[in-house]
Amino acid sequence: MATLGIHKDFLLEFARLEKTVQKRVHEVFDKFREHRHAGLHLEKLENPRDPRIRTLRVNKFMRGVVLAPESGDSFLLLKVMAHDDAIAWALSHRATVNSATHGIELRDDIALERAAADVRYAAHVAEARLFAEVADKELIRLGIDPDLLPLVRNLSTEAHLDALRKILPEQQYDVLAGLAAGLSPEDVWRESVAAQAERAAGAAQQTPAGDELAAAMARSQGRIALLSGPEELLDVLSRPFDAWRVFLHPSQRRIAYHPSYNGPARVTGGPGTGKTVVALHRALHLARQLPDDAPDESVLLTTYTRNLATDLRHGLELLIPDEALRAKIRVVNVDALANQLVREDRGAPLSILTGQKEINSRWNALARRLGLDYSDVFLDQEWRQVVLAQDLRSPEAYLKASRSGRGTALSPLRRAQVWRAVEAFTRELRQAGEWTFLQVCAEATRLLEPRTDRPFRHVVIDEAQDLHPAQWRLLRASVAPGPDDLFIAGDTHQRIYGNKVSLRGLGVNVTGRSHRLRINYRTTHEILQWSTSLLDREHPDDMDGGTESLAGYRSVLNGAHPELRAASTKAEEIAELTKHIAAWMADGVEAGDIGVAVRYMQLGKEIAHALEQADLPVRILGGTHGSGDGISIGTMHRMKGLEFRCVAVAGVSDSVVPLPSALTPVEVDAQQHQEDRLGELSLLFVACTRARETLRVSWNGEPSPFLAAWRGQE
Ligand SMILES: Nc1ncnc2c1ncn2[C@@H]1O[C@H](COP(=O)(O)OP(=O)(O)OP(=O)(O)O)[C@@H](O)[C@H]1O
Repeated sequence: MATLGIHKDFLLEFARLEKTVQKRVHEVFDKFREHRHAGLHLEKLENPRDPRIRTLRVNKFMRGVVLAPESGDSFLLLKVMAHDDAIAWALSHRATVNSATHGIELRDDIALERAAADVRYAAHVAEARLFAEVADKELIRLGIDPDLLPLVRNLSTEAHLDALRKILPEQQYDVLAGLAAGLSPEDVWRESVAAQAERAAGAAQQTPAGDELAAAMARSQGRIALLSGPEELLDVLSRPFDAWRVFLHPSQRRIAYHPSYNGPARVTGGPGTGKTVVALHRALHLARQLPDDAPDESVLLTTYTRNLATDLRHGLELLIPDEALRAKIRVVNVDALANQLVREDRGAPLSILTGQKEINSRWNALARRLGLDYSDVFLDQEWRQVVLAQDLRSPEAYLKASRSGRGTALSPLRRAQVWRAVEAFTRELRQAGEWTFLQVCAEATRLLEPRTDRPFRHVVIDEAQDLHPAQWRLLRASVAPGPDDLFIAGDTHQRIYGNKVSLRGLGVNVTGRSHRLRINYRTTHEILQWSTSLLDREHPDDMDGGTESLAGYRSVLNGAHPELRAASTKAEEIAELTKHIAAWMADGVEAGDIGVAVRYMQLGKEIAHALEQADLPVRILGGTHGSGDGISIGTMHRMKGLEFRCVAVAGVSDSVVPLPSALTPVEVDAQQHQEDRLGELSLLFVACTRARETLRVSWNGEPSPFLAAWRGQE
């Protein structure tokens, strides 16, 4: 059969078409399905830059653009656009082959010629040159076309490069953006070129001799998906918004489909860089590699909360239509896994204590009874972050334990007192037949450790930054150490549950197998830049002895700047927000595409009430209130893992964000106070980076101190 490729742009444009036009596109491209390419009526253009580019009629208003050489049997679906735009596009573009990756690139020659003149003019007044430090030889090695060198050499700022994003060949733009962000040519080679260049040789061997287009398409993974047959075309077109299923960026693909890692491997990256997407593809890769006799659920795909696990399950259903293959992967959050293991061992359900208020009040009562002058918050943190985190089981072990990360020193005498409190607390729980989830995790680990068999062959972890050491220990014990044992995706900038770990200390060594993603697919450049500026001065740990950074982190999309709105009272803020959301909807945004994030749910309920009064549909995330496709209102915590076209973050006022009750008082533990503050900042960052196109941040009275960085730039 002919080689059929589909360009990412084609799918994205198709996704935006009205349903009736989509249907018509289906009919036109059904010809491929019926192997009747001859009936496609590809029309030639007069004086095109590339004679292989043709157009075809979809309906009176729309045309498709296809790359189809005279000889060979390959077709590449490039665009589907309004009639005149399609003709103009087809006339000005040319398909070329990148000299480093050997994949196809599309060049807008006319726009590039114009841009070269503009940049030359701008260069007269600017002294600096963006790529002064990079030799021509390096640029060419990285795949920059020699005829583009004068243009590249004249660029003086990142903003100029940004302006060329849509007209430079995409692969070459990726390379230049990496260099402009400060990456070395070697880093750029490794991240953006190497995997494709290596694959080029392999792919060339699999394509029919003489069909150059087919060969180049095969080398263009991430931008062009080769369809194995007509069914795949139908499948891809049936879910056009889920481009991530077929168009992994080369930097994502090289991580997800690396044949085998010789031990734990990790992917990091800012929000929206596709870590979850990579984790899903890795789970698929691992499932495919299983031997035939591997039982179902040999691969574990896990995360921190139940809601996130539900999202992963949904993602897997989209990625792996084959039920038998999907059955090889078990998706469950860590606590639920622990609960199941312990429950099965005991033969009875466990009674689990989850409310933090209840836990604190028990610590409080206990401290009073024992006559100890420690606060409930202090005792609970000491238990979770020292005793459970290090799995300390005796007073001697606790006496010797490191308490790094805790801000108050404890003399041996005071440690003995605290241990007494911990013992009494856990004894009371035991007597009442109650557990906390962390205890369940520790118990599940204890059950697994002596076993020679392990429940899973591979474990893939998403949102890893939020896991507690007790949960890590359970995951470590769930799979035998060895190749492809653990695959870890996470971003410590988004740590919102205050759990810090050292992977190495937990026996998880990712040295040499750690990768960072830098391109954001979710959020516009403008929203990203603003949100990232909130974290400007923060360099969280990387869970492996170093610090994490957002260097080189960028978006491929552009849009409006975030809107920041002050109100004098809460009522005024809610009233303005309601009007604003109504305006979004009047502009055609669907209710299901709008999210409202708040720090505490009472405010969310008040907003829900106001929206309903204005006849706008709402749904409370995590609750039963409201209809399935209403405007989603939820806490900032609940927003993790979600994304919306439009996001409003409301109530970002000084007494609310950070939330005083979420901060350990300075006098209890100054260091913990700082950590909690950073957690609150990360929470705001997470909420803001859920927006795909539009972000609105509002407050009443004084704004949150976290907005100070932005206010300084006003
Ligand atoms: N290669 C790709 N092509 C198209 N869309 C992509 C690609 N990779 C990721 N996306 C989309 O970008 C968005 C963010 O992806 P994902 O949720 O995997 O990122 P993340 O790094 O896990 O984000 P976060 O850390 O904020 O949870 C999703 O809508 C996803 O479908």
